[in-house]
Amino acid sequence: MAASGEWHCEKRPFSKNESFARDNENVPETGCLSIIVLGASGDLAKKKTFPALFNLYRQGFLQSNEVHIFGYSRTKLSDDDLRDRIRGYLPQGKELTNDVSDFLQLIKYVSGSYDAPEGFQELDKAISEHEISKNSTEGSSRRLFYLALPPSVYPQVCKMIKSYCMNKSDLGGWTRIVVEKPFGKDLASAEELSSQIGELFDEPQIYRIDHYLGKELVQNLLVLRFANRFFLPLWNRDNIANVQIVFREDFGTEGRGGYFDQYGIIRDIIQNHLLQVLCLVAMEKPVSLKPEHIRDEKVKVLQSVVPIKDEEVVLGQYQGYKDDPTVPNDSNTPTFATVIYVYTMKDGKAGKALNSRKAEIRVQFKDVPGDIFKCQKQGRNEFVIRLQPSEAIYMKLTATLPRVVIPEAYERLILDTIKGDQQHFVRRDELKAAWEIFTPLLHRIDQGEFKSLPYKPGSRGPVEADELLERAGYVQTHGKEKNP
Ligand SMILES: NC(=O)C1=CN([C@@H]2O[C@H](COP(=O)(O)OP(=O)(O)OC[C@H]3O[C@@H](n4cnc5c(N)ncnc54)[C@H](OP(=O)(O)O)[C@@H]3O)[C@@H](O)[C@H]2O)C=CC1
Ligand SMILES: O=C1O[C@H](COP(=O)(O)O)[C@@H](O)[C@H](O)[C@H]1O
Repeated sequence: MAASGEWHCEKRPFSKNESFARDNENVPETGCLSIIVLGASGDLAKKKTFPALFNLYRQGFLQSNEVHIFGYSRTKLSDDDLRDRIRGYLPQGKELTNDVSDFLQLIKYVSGSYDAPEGFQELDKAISEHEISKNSTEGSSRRLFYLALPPSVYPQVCKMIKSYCMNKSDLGGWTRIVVEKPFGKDLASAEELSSQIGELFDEPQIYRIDHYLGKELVQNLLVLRFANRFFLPLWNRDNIANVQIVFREDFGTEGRGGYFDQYGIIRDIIQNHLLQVLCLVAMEKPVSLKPEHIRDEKVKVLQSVVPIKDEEVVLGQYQGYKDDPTVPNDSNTPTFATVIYVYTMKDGKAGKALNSRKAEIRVQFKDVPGDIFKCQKQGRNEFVIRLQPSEAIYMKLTATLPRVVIPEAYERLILDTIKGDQQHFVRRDELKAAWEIFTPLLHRIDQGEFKSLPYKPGSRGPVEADELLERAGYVQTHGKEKNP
């Protein structure tokens, strides 16, 4: 159907405060907002964090009369040095020149170590000065610490923040910590990291970022599944033979071999990004869109995944990976993996469609029970086969209307942190359940007991992976590509 027909998506209004997709509980707060990027001299900060902040600034989500941005790291830099480093990664264009320079003026740099008080005391002083200058009329102290740092320093940095840089309680507001993946290397190390951070901050203050949860279509998955009647009776084991969640990149580790070799493709992509997608594909309908209700359902999915057997895994390593001087010659680290998860999917509910014929075949579905998206009056789902004019097959779906400018995943997620919405962040028990799935396999790979098969760069990966999928019941529908 998708191959031969035309798909229309009826666009629904998407209000500025995003009330369609959320419970609208997070009332936007005003007052002074300080965003502190720790590890400001690094790769993630310049490529992702500062550009995301710039785009939020341009779209009016960060007001210059409220926000100030601080970079912090050990490298000695002046404010202007940091601004010059960032400038090249911001969008270019004559029409943006003023915005770029206004944005850069919001940034101040503080240099200091990650484990000694002095730097953090200086940072606190700089933030407080900003809060005093911006709070002459209305007080608030909102502090967002973005840890664009290697996870090895998270515990000490969190200690320093807790000791020296918390928001000023007399002004109100909050302190939130955003942490980047990888959250540990296995179950034990992830739990240890969670405990160390958890001793200092409460779970509602911790935002474990997984940028796949910020992607437009990933965010749309729950709306598509639960706001469209025709998916409800179909989305179950009786109707779905299998689900493939595929990640492919057409480039190698390119200069990141040193990092990558310590982790491998399962820790880098599958245990986090793809498991999060699996959760959204497989979870039951949450009671509401409250972050905790959604995350409760995701945890149930992870806990239902049956332990992975050897015969359900194919690992690969592309030829040429070990040419990177930072990769050991005997590395067995997988750069490719196919893993079959067996998920004990529960039976779904049955539903019936209504047929209504005019000059076309139009199948209209009943309203979705439990209108958690508050969109009933937008109309029902329809499946339409138009006989004339202009033959077409199309579906009317309810979906969030993609904004004209689709924000980058990092923009959405930083904005969610400011709003205090944890829906699209990984909760501690979710993280634990995700590591439980992969830790036994990862330990065997680390100990060299599970070998990565060589495959040619530019190919589909090891042929054994296709064979595994066929054995698991996947039927090729578009003619099998030849594996070179
Ligand atoms: N880069 C990317 O595209 C992505 C990164 N991430 C994650 O984001 C985090 C930051 O990544 P990235 O910016 O690439 O990392 P970097 O290696 O660039 O490190 C960031 C900064 O941290 C400081 N630093 C580096 N190594 C150490 C160390 N051993 N001890 C103390 N400080 C150190 C350095 O600053 P200074 O010396 O000035 O203090 C450096 O500029 C990591 O957790 C990474 O896994 C996640 C997804 C994508
Ligand atoms: O987290 C990571 O993601 C990127 C891929 O992200 P995408 O948004 O470009 O799909 C991946 O290249 C990197 O290895 C990994 O650390």
